[in-house]
Amino acid sequence: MSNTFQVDLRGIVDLLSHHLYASPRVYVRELLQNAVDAITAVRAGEAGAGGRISIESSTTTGDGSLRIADDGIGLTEEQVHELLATIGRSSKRDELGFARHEFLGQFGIGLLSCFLVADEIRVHTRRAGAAPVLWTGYADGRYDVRPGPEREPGTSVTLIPRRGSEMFLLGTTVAQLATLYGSLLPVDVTVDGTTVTVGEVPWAAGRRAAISYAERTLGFTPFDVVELDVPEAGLTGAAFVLPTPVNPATRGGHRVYLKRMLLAEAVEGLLPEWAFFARCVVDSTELRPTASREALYDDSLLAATREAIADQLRGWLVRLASTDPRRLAEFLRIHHLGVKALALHDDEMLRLVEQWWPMETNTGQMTLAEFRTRHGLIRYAATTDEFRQLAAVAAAQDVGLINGGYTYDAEIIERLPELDRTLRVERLEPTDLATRFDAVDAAAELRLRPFLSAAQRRLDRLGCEVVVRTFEPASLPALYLVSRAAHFHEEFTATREKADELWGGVLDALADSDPPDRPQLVLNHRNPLVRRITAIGEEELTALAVEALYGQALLLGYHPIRPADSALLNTSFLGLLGRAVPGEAP
Ligand SMILES: Nc1ncnc2c1ncn2[C@@H]1O[C@H](COP(=O)(O)OP(=O)(O)OP(=O)(O)O)[C@@H](O)[C@H]1O
Repeated sequence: MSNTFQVDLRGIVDLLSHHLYASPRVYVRELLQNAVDAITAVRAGEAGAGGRISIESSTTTGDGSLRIADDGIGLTEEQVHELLATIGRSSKRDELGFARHEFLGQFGIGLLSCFLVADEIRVHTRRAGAAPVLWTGYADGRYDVRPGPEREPGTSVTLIPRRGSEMFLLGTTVAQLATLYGSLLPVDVTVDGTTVTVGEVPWAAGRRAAISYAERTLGFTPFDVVELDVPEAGLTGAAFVLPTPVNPATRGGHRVYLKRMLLAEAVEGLLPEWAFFARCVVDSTELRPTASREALYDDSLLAATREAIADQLRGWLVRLASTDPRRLAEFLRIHHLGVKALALHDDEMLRLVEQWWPMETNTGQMTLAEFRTRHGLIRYAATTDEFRQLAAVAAAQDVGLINGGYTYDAEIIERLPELDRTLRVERLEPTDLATRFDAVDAAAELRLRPFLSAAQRRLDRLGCEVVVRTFEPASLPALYLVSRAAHFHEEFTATREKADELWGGVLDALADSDPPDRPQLVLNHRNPLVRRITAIGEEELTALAVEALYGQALLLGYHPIRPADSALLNTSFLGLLGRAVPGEAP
């Protein structure tokens, strides 16, 4: 046995009027849309005919009601029964049920949105050659139809306000809403006698007009304007590049018009994620709305449109790079954090960073691409601290080094080989440099032994190993080098010392059983002062001097100063001062 669904009319009216739309304000849009479609239907028959919509708000009618009149196609009595009284029935679909291209509406539910603000809807309509009809619909699902007073062909819809919704029908609100939704419509729309339509789309009137449109409507002066044109979506518009940094994760939507009626002011899905720096205003004849008309339907045409717009923005970036690199640098100064964040997973942005973002290196600012051309590979220090320790020494040895310590930089550098498999990336660690230092010759080594063991005795309690090497620059007496493992061990020990019993136990369980390489104090035998110190002979002065070199190397490399280090800096400084100042205490 086959049955048909039963429908609870009140439930459906309530669902469609109150729960489909995000705000009662959309009733103005739905009414405008029906009027425009009715005019379009006439125009399809006789070119250039009609085309006027006038709205009288409750401020003009004086009895609380709102009236919207059009000189469109109108309805016969039979059509009134069929179209207005059947939920989901629309004259804007073809025999196969597909939305007809020329119309804005398609679902056959828009009129119900008026029940968001009205208890009663009256439609007074006449089709050319037919009798006028008056249809009245009520929020509880009843309606009646009777012959209406004489009138010109066309339709007027009157809303009798629902208690509590009167403000939505007031002149100022209606003018604002009609301007918002309808200002670009290709027909003449007036509210209480004042025209709200502007005729031309703002991006068609040249760059200057587009900029002042962005200032008025979007609230910013764009960094640049990119013209958009996607013929397969019947789309034209402009992308406005934001003049201030934004977080790419906060999705700013786009202002989308469909057949020149505003869909919404914050539509998502029109641009790929990487184009976070642009806000678009577009009009499309082919993209489809969702039934609530607050978003775009996510179909293959939207995907193709997104790609096409992305291409046009990419083209803008490429053009900027070749014709105006200074502007591109300015763009990156504004949006670098967002661009870099995206470069972590977007090749497009990664290439932009590689080619155009200047990084700090030990031979001045340069892009990763320039660095590679000069040095053949990308060599970087992963933190700013490591970079500071290494920069001068590396430069003196002709080793190019990038500071990868700024936000995202090290990760970006590590990802570069994904763009180009032949690219070599190397992380330089302080201890790697030690392998570039030359050992002193055998005779000198022998002579240095007593000094080294005295120095080692002094620095043992600080967990530091003393070595003597020769390296450039000769002006640098000593370097304090910490390997990654040793750095971790140091932090770990400091945490263990501060931890309470429970955490202490956990940390002990994690502790590495093999002690890592110890940090090294590398003394430069090429440095004259160091050579003099190694030859002092007197144990106490040697100790003071070694401690002073240790302290200076810590400060030079921006290493953390532990309490034991500052105590040592203090005693060595005072000890040396004591020896430097002649005479006895008076
Ligand atoms: N001002 C008008 N002039 C002529 N016909 C109208 C007018 N307003 C409504 N209609 C008729 O009533 C039908 C139902 O309108 P309704 O707004 O509910 O749906 P729709 O416009 O077809 O689709 P959508 O739900 O997408 O807006 C329309 O298809 C149209 O035939």
